[in-house]
Amino acid sequence: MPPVITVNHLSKYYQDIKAVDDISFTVNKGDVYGFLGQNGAGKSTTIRMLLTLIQPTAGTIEIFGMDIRKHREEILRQVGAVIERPDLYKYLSALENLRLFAKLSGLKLSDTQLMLQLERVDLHQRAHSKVHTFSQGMKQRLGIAVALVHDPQLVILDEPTNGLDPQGIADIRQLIVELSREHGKTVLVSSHLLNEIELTATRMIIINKGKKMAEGALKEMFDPSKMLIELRVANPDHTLQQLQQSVWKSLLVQQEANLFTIRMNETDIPRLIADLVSMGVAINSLQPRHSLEAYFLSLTTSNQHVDHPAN
Ligand SMILES: Nc1ncnc2c1ncn2[C@@H]1O[C@H](COP(=O)(O)OP(=O)(O)OP(=O)(O)O)[C@@H](O)[C@H]1O
Repeated sequence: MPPVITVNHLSKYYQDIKAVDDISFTVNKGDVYGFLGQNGAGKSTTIRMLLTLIQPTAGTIEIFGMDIRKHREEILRQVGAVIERPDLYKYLSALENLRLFAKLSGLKLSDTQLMLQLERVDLHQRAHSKVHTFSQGMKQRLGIAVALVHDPQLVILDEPTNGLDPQGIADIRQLIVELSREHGKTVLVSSHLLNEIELTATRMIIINKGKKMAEGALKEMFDPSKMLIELRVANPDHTLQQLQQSVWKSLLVQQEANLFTIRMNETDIPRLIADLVSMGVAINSLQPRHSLEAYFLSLTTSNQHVDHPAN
């Protein structure tokens, strides 16, 4: 069986801006594939090319093993997407919206079938409420129900949690997992937040300034020896002086006021704490920094282990 998506050497240039610069990746059936990048990385541009909304400058895209230039309509019949905010009729109810979009897609679905679709996004109890009474998270879930109305095999969601509160984010996360595990959908979801993707994605790609930085499963990509630790202290001057005279000196990545960032292996944390205490460092907190920014920082700083002196 061919991969669901195969992208080869894809590029999109806007004059001198390389929005997408020679990226290749594959998404397999059943994957929740995370598409990660900071703002302006090229996520939306790639998604727009996958949906044939814009033309690539170079490269090829195959979906379900077919070239999107040659089999556009056949492919798009099996794709559901939510990009930007979903376009909904706010003075119609959830059920009326879904009924209308089903009709526009040429589908004849009964209200019972439509209610099942609303149940999938946990909106069945609000089926008859007008959309203008919905929270942003509920509108986003209804947008996903609209994208799923024709029961596509591939679901593409561009930053689906943008602007949502923590409960709304958790609901979308759960919905993504259910789509994949219970309904067998393949999902491509973009985000600029690593912690957003790491909880749902089976595989992911990280792009930066249009270029692919890494691709794979989370545990393959995050080397624990390159972990960044954030240390907050009450006595930063003393801490800096002590760290500079210690074996930890070479691992200090940056200091901003009372916040120190140290790149190290997770297994060295107990030793670091013991050393800090013996150096008279007043520790306020110590925690791993797990973010895209930290990942980029860890890629661009060299990898060193602590050679701790024997006790
Ligand atoms: N129509 C356009 N004309 C010119 N430049 C564009 C156009 N669309 C995107 N870009 C540029 O391409 C780059 C990638 O943009 P893109 O929207 O794909 O990023 P993104 O990763 O989706 O980020 P965001 O989350 O901020 O939308 C940016 O530098 C952006 O300014």
